[in-house]
Amino acid sequence: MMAQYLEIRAQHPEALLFYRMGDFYELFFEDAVAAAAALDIALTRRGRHDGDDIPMCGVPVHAAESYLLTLIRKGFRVAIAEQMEDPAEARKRGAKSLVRREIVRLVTPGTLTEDTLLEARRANFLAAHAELREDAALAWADISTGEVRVMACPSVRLAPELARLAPRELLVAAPRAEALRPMAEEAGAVLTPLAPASFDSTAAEGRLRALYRVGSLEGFGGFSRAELSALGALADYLDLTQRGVLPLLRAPVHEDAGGAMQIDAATRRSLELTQALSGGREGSALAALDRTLTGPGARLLERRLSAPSRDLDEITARRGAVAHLVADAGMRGDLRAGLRRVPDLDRALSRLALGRGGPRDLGAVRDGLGAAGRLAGRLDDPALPERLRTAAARLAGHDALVTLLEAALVAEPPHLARDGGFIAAGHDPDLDETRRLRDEGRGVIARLQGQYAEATGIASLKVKHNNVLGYFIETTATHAERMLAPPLNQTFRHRQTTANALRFTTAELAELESRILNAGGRALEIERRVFEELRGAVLEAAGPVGETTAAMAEIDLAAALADLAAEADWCAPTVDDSRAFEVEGGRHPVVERALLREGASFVANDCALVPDGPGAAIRLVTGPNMGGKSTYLRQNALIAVLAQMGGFVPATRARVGLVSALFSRVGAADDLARGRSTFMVEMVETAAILNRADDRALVILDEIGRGTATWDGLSIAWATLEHLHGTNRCRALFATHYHELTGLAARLPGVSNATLSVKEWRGEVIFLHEVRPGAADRSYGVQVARLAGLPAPVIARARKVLQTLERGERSGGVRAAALLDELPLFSAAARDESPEAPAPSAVEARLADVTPDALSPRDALALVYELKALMAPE
Ligand SMILES: Nc1ncnc2c1ncn2[C@@H]1O[C@H](COP(=O)(O)OP(=O)(O)OP(=O)(O)O)[C@@H](O)[C@H]1O
Repeated sequence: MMAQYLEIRAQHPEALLFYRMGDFYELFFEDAVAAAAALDIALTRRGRHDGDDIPMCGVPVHAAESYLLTLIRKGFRVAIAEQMEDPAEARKRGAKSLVRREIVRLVTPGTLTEDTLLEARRANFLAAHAELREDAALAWADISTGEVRVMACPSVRLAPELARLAPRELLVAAPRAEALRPMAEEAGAVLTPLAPASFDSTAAEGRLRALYRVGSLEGFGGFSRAELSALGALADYLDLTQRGVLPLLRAPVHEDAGGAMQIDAATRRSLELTQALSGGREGSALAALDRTLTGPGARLLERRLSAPSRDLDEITARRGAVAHLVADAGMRGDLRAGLRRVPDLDRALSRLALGRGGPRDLGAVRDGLGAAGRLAGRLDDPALPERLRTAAARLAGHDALVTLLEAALVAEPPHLARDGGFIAAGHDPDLDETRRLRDEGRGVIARLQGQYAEATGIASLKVKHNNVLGYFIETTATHAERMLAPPLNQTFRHRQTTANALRFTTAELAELESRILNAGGRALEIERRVFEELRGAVLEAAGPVGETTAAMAEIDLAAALADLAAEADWCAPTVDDSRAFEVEGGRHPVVERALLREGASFVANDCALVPDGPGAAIRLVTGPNMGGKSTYLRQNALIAVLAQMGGFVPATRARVGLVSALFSRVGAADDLARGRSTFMVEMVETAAILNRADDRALVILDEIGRGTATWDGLSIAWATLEHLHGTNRCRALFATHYHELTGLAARLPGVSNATLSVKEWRGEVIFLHEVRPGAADRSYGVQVARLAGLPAPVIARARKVLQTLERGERSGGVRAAALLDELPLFSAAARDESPEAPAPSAVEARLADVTPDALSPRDALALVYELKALMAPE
């Protein structure tokens, strides 16, 4: 067995091997050690190899999925070797013969199909990047839904595309693996190096023809060599991991790199588009937006939010559908009611195609298509906007399949076909009869006995059973003559005579007997056959079923966006070809939601970036810390994203001139893993913006230059602003605490100042969160620090330092040395531990030491002089 194990093990050295032994998958050697640690299961030993004990661990087959999930999440790949024959079969070859085993599947992060292993609301992409001499391409597929896409993608575009798609696994040619590994990891993908042959573009054509079972690829439109190479690598890897059982993939769709708003990884992160900075979905714009009711709808939302469109017609069509459903609350409610609990058809279909599906997946197809038919009925309205009309047309047309599945399946089919019991009574007469035999074997025999008694006229005739004869018919010896003579002896064949009875059999009884004996097994067999027939019928319709799912996702998304827009009072933006960006009453959906939960309300703000001719339009935002600058910047970026995604926006009015690329840089975190300091990260990201933003870009810069010395920071911010204005000529929001920059508004025509207003009241700052024209002259940092609970002595001291610095600045510069001389380091007060207690003044401190009863009149007078001296200004 070990020899067989090692031979199979050698086929995939990079994966753990699950080696099937009866009801367990066993792991040996290093696999066992690694898996036992990762799964927290017992590590034992079994037998010896080369004189050493063999480490071993195992997982039960019925619970294998949850163990697989843990291993895949931890970055392992798993090869599954199954027993390919019955152990009895193997024994026929000799007592010591081994059961034949083969790897049936390689489970990797990018090739999952089981619901337990997948996230329902996220796509699970497998991507491949091909680099040829002169061009490069990226292809990606979700085998759990059949989606396949491809685009030209030079290496410099790879990082942002990976950030957009967040694939689970990235295939690259082995020689490029190490160079691309950091990029893959940054995007959260497992990197899988393949032999360069997998990327061979000539071989790719053959692989794709096999994958799509077509004679020529012409029907898919033309592909560049790099695109073919990337698609071919996907096909090759699928063939390898799925062991020749090819998934049901839709025709590859060409994605136009210029079709979507470009958003790089840093921008995605800082806007928390699909993931919050904390890492999860919670707190992201996606989570705040997502009201979809189905898995495909949720995945479509993520895709659209990750890649807002640049195509005006497309944007208008999508928004038309949303607007219709905002206006027609009745239809929206009905559609959403119809979509609730609609199963994930895409994934069910994919499992069925890969031979991993069960009766529940057939049930999902039945229920999903049934729901689609009902939705089509609700959408039967000539006044629908184009997008909804097209979707509605794709919902219907599955009546025959639905009727077939409805008749064939029980109401709640089980997960696995293995135990049967999922085909409804009345669908297959053969099955009904077999089940009847299985369940009522005795009853069928009794009925037959009645028939024979009548036919022979022998009321005492019995059908009996023993182990030697099996079932037989018995009459008393008195009827021997009649039974053994024609015509009865033609039906009843004599088997045995005992002292006072005769025993017979009939062809019918013999058949009945074997049917009863095998009924259980046969019922299962028929169910499996019917399962295969139904599966075949479903797969036959896979194309139109896929279109129906896509249409339902479109409707789900439109209704979900409409629901949010209606409830949160969002407006339909105007998106046009201009370079304007104008928002009235804009809000930040995530911050607003968070405030709402605390019972606070959000202050809506306007934003107008309207370039004069080909120039720039930049708004320089100053204001106090905690005033709402970052919120304001990001809400406007999100409004641009939402508008071009084709939805409504959180504002009372909005006009967005098409944004080609969105750049956002907000407070970076250290990237120690890559050896970059906070400041370095900030500068790398700023460089990317200054080098790439064109006149259709929207740029958000928050507190650039703050990670270094004041003058360096100010100088960098200054030069950056000038560059954006003069060279990039883009629309930008630029938040800063360097109030010196506000002077630029007077000098640069495209720059205007805005500030977040505050009120000061009895030494307290009150944030109004209102954006107004003008510049701030203070940041109120010290006040905010006090709110944050910095110890009172520190605050008091900071106030003093600030005053001195400001005084020095007004009188022509301040020298740190002078400051150090001028201001004695506070001592007693600094040791005060209580953060709330105000520092006692010198007079108070002195008085605290005084015991009045112990003072002579003369001491008292001296004390008055002393206190007076303490009060004198320093
Ligand atoms: N428009 C608004 N209406 C109500 N509350 C707001 C608004 N904008 C911001 N806030 C509140 O103020 C907090 C601080 O906002 P934000 O982080 O945008 O300030 P900031 O000016 O960027 O601060 P800093 O300069 O310290 O980075 C938010 O967490 C939110 O609770």
